[in-house]
Amino acid sequence: MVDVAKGELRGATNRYTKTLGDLAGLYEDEEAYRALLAEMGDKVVYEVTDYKPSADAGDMIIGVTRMLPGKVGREFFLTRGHIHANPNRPEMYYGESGHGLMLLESPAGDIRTVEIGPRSLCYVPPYWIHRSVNVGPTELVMTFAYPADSGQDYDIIAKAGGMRSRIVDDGRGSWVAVDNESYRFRPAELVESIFAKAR
Ligand SMILES: O=P(O)(O)OC[C@H]1O[C@H](O)[C@H](O)[C@@H](O)[C@@H]1O
Ligand SMILES: [Fe+2]
Repeated sequence: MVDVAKGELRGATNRYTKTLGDLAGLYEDEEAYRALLAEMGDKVVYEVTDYKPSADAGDMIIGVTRMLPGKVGREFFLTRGHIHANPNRPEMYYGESGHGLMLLESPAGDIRTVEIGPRSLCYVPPYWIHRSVNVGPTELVMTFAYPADSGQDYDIIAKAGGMRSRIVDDGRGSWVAVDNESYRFRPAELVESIFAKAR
């Protein structure tokens, strides 16, 4: 059962939590990050509860992500983000409550945003780096499913200096994607090696 109010999967076998302190270096405004961190301490900013039947390619991990609303400076709260370690594995997200978006980036640096709200279904295609962002005033709760042998590779984002876009407050009650000044495009050989990794 998806407990939408609690933002969790009842009967989950795993629980994974992140505090703001776990997300050092991800936000553009270092000063705002330190100030908010002092305020929030070790409060959980996002949480994943899931059920993993096995790690077999033919199995799926199903679960729920719950994210607090908030901003670091002008930048909305985000998840760390990753590409699947088996990069050709896809994922789907289903909006339960709140207003968020999926920030998607191809290895070559193409960007897409998919808005997520109740009853929207977001498809993350194979090879796309993905990160969830809560752009609303309430908790964002999403159900997800992905192949059980996908794995997560976080280095791909770190090595590029972050994702190509940042999702920030537009000052008029909505969000806008702006360029991440620290972003470095991946060299062609690295892009090719990601596609060559598929098995
Ligand atoms: O792995 P992160 O980038 O911290 O994102 C948090 C979570 O996002 C999704 O819900 C994935 O399906 C989870 O496997 C992942 O752990
Ligand atoms: Fe994923």
